[in-house]
Amino acid sequence: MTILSVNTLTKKFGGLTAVSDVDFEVQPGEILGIIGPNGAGKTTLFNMLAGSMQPTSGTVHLKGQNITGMRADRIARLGVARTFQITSLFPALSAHDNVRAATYRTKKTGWMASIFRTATYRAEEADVDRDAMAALHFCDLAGHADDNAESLSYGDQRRLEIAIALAAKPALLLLDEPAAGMNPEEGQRLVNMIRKIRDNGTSVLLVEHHMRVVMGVCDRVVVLDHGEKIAEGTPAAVVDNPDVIRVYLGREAVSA
Ligand SMILES: Nc1ncnc2c1ncn2[C@@H]1O[C@H](COP(=O)(O)OP(=O)(O)OP(=O)(O)O)[C@@H](O)[C@H]1O
Repeated sequence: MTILSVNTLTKKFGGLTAVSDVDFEVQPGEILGIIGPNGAGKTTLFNMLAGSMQPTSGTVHLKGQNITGMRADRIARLGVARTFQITSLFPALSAHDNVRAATYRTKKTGWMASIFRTATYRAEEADVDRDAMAALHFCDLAGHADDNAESLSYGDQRRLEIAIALAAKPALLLLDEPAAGMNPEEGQRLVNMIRKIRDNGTSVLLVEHHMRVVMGVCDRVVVLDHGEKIAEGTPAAVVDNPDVIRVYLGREAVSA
């Protein structure tokens, strides 16, 4: 079954159409890249998919279910996780506690259960611990579980954000410029990790300026310009597309 189906999705801010009639699909086991120049509408698109922004029109279906306009927490519970361009960690908490804090939000028991420490609550706490540790392992961060987030290297902080997103065991992971600020070695490590995420059963939607990352990891790429989809295809086909070269690759894509 198709994981994500986006149909004629549009977002207007007053007179500005930030995303205009965009269509695409994400299949199970697929890594789809979204590229385009600054202001093309990539973040606005992500915001609509994750529920932090209401579309003006169009629809979004997740595994066949219409999630258009749903609240972000509901969409997260249905299996969409995201990372942000700007780091969103708690700097003074350990890596493990950062993941635990995010994982609690996906659990069902309320404050009464936590005060009386019911059996269900204790079982969920054990689940949270285990899931958080598994996510850290998966992202090669188990050795840093007790280190404060602020003491981690930049690359490790970005991977911790991915660990947080993965702890919710999403069907679809939205990654917003995960390679921003990374050196080539960290970028390569990220590419390997994104492949591993896909191999583990999570489809990935990736907004990224670093073309080496896009070329290295994406099965298909959608190109946006001024809110419109101007191309879609394999990375090799897209980089040869004259429109894509004209609006994007000719000027600002990062080759490192
Ligand atoms: N909340 C908002 N209110 C008004 N205009 C907005 C808002 N958010 C985005 N825009 C505008 O919508 C357009 C698309 O912006 P968006 O941030 O989605 O682009 P982007 O492709 O993510 O750019 P970048 O690569 O710089 O992150 C831009 O012209 C931007 O100024």
